Amino acid sequence: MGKLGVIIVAAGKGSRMGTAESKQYLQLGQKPILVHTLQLFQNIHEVNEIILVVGGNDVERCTGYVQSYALSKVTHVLAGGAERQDSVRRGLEALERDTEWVLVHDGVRPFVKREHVFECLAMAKDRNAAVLAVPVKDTIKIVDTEKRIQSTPDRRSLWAIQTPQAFRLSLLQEAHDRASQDDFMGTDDAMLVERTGTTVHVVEGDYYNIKITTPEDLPWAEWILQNVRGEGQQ
Ligand SMILES: Nc1ccn([C@@H]2O[C@H](COP(=O)(O)OP(=O)(O)OP(=O)(O)O)[C@@H](O)[C@H]2O)c(=O)n1
Ligand SMILES: C[C@](O)(CO)[C@H](O)COP(=O)(O)O
Repeated sequence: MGKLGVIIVAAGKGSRMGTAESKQYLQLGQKPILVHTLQLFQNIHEVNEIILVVGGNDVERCTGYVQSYALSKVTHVLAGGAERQDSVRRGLEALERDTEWVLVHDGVRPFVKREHVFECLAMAKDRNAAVLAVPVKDTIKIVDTEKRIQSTPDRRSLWAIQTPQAFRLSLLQEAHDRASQDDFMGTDDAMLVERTGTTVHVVEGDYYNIKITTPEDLPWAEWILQNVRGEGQQ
């Protein structure tokens, strides 16, 4: 079976969180948010290596986490780029050459369920590209710059996309190469693969796999940790 690499992107500034410390380093329970995320993948037997992509000024502290939390699968701690896509690309360049499958995951999504990681990976192994997602609960409107509603897409076809996103490595590399050639910037990796013409499949996850983004996510994250996804609750 081909090797599995994981890229954890954590080089963002967390501007929407508005804290002095970037959100991935805020304490959640006893540990920084990013450490929760790393431990999750460290404890998945099928994972061969983890590439951790962080801010240029955080490489040293994160190398410290790798030591102190015994994150033995983290083979590289790298400086990321200006956009998430640049950070993923740097991670791709660092993966071992014989890696066949890659999972890309946000450092600020510490609550993904193990079972959903396996389901997403299995779908990718079958169809080359898969992402976790949940159906949207609200009615979504397309609104113009004057705040006038333009249209209402059919909710049955709307899904909120999460990570991990799982791909055959050669496919994701090709997608990033093409995006770079075309100067295309996307907000997730699936977008880059979609524009190569390859179908990306959605695997239904759950609503606890939040991306910690704004201040109101913090008490919600503490609650999820205490009640749903703490030690031994996966
Ligand atoms: N240049 C960047 C930007 C984002 N990320 C990572 O991508 C994930 C999802 O991004 P987001 O939640 O938007 O994080 P930030 O970019 O940090 O947040 P904001 O947009 O509020 O500044 C995060 O783990 C973030 O650290 C990254 O590795 N490199
Ligand atoms: C990849 C992602 O988490 C999917 O929901 C999301 O697009 C990243 O968000 P960002 O705010 O664009 O970094």
